[in-house]
Amino acid sequence: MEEFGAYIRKVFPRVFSSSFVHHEVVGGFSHLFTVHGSDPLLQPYMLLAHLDVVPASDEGWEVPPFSGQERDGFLYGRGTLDDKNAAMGILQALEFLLKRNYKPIRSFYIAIGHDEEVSGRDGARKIASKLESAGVRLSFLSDEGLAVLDGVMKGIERPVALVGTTEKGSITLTLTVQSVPGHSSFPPKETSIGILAAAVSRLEQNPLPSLFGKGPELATFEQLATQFTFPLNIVMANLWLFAPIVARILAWKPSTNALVRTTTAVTLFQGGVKANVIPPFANATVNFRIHPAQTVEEVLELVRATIADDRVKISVQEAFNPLPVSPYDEDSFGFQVIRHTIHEIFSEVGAVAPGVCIGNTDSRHYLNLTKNIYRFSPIWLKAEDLSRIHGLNERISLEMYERGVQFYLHLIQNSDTPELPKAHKSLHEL
Ligand SMILES: CCCCCCCC/C=C\CCCCCCCC(=O)NCC(=O)O
Ligand SMILES: [Zn+2]
Ligand SMILES: [Zn+2]
Repeated sequence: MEEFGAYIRKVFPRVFSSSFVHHEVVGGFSHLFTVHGSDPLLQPYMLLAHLDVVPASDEGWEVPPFSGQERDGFLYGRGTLDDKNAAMGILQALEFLLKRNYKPIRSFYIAIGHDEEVSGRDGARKIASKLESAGVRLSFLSDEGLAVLDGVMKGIERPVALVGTTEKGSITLTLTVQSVPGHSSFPPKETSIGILAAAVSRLEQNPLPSLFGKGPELATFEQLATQFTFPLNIVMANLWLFAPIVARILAWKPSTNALVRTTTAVTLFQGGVKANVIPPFANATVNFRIHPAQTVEEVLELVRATIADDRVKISVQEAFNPLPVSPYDEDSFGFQVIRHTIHEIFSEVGAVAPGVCIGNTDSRHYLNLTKNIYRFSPIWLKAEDLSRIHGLNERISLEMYERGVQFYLHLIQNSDTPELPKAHKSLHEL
């Protein structure tokens, strides 16, 4: 992380030497840039990204995950989609603009957190509280999240862009079973490992109920209705009638099932000490992502009822409710400027619609600074790419990285206006 700090100083010299830009390190490794605009009457906005990544071992990768190798027009590596593309893309856009003598009109902040993948406690949270203490209010905030989706949803022919206007809540539980150790030659009927395995299996076999149509995902499908081919366009325009059938179809695939319900993921499992010792303990970590129409308390209640075994102790590691829904009407400057910029840079998309971000982001730490939080990563995802995020062979095409830089470059310029942008500008301006 220290190397990242040295690296951006080296490759973005204008950002670090411009008289408009103030840079500071927060929480040890996070970066906060304040870009001073000429019009103090325009409320500032914020571009958010993070530099940390989830772990990756070489196994299963076509190239080592931290080698940053290029192959067939793709840059491979952990973080290329989540979220180095944004961390570097935003700074590269600003460097380019400063090189062209750009003078910002509206002030903005760039915040690059260093611990988003582990809650943002020392990065985003500290940056947010620093700005809050200084009385800063933001016009809008743009963060990673949803994307341009191409072929992710059957029945939609053109790619569509979803902007996360909210994100699911989360609860992570530790399940523990303890038992008396002993000799494995005369075992009890059930061991702590068997008891816990049965409990997590019950959780997997009994998914939380479908809530499709009871949350903001309804607006996504209503707004995308015209993008669906016949007869799905009729179905999506009449979800008051067809929601139960649509929910069953969406539940078939993990990516769309995530929109239907609170999801259950058993992510860690440990137990036992030796091959011939009855295990004294077993513990598991289960991560639930909470549908916007449900709460932490409701999920806990349902989980307790499903496990239904007092030998399994349940403790909460972390929990937060689904996030508030940001406005996406015609008068919402933040949503509209992002929507306009998406159409400029991703001219192939048939529609830009609000959506529920199924993953969590640093943006939740900024709730006291603005009600206008939008989660959109300027990346193009095909169905087969979804498994690369936090998975194997994460990669971005060089063309798509460049489009990401263009996206931030245009977003910065478009945000300089006090009004909503009107005409589309040409990409050839660059
Ligand atoms: C037509 C509707 C189809 C919707 C399908 C959703 C497709 C999902 C698209 C993008 C992936 C979402 C990733 C969100 C960013 C996650 C950031 C992150 O890793 N945060 C940490 C965490 O959540 O644990
Ligand atoms: Zn991320
Ligand atoms: Zn991530």
